[in-house]
Amino acid sequence: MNLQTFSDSNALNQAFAQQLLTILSTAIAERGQATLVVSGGRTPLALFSTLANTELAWDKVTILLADDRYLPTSAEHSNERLVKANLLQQHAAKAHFISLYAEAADAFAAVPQILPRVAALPTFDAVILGMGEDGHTASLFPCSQQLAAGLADDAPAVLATEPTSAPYQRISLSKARLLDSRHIFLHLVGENKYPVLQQALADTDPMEMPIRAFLQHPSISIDVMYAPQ
Ligand SMILES: O=C1O[C@H](COP(=O)(O)O)[C@@H](O)[C@H](O)[C@H]1O
Repeated sequence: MNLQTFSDSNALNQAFAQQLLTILSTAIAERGQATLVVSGGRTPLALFSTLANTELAWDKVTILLADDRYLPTSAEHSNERLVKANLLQQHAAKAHFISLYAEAADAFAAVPQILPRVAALPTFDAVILGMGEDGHTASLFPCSQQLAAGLADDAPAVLATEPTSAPYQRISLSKARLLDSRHIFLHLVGENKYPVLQQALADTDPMEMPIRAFLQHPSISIDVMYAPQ
């Protein structure tokens, strides 16, 4: 784990956007395309607009979410709606977006339609994880019955989860699919997130705090981008 600390979210977002642009443009130069996985929630909103305003060969970039609430994509709490409104704008409007939504009876029934979209993608270039105050990341929640399946090394790329401590069924990328990335970041803004990070580093059980599976991975180092405000 490599901790990068910034005085505030503006400084963090400028530096983070620069690091992401270097990663994405290197991927485009070397492989002709780049894949970026982003998280939902409140934390990434300012980063999204910084990225959207930045010049890049966005038409060669594929963007998808680490997770989404199982809601129609126009719903207020849809992460897809948030990404479309804040990231897929200006320059970044040319990026190719892969949705984690498919119409079905529920999230579990939707997985067979969504899985091939994500399973078919090559190794990601960058994954930006978020973290809730309960230590969840993506939609791998400590309270959900599907957590062990989502953390399994041989898990399929996508699964449905049903948190008991948060609303909505979810579609989440599995730990295995998220770790299949050249760079992994954890994006944390707010003083409330620091004690959660310390708690996650103080013990090892990912069933208690799923973010530990990433922070304490034996062979993968993740960059934690933290600003207190
Ligand atoms: O439910 C979710 O929450 C986490 C953290 O959100 P934040 O508002 O505290 O930044 C997010 O990473 C995840 O994508 C989202 O579905």
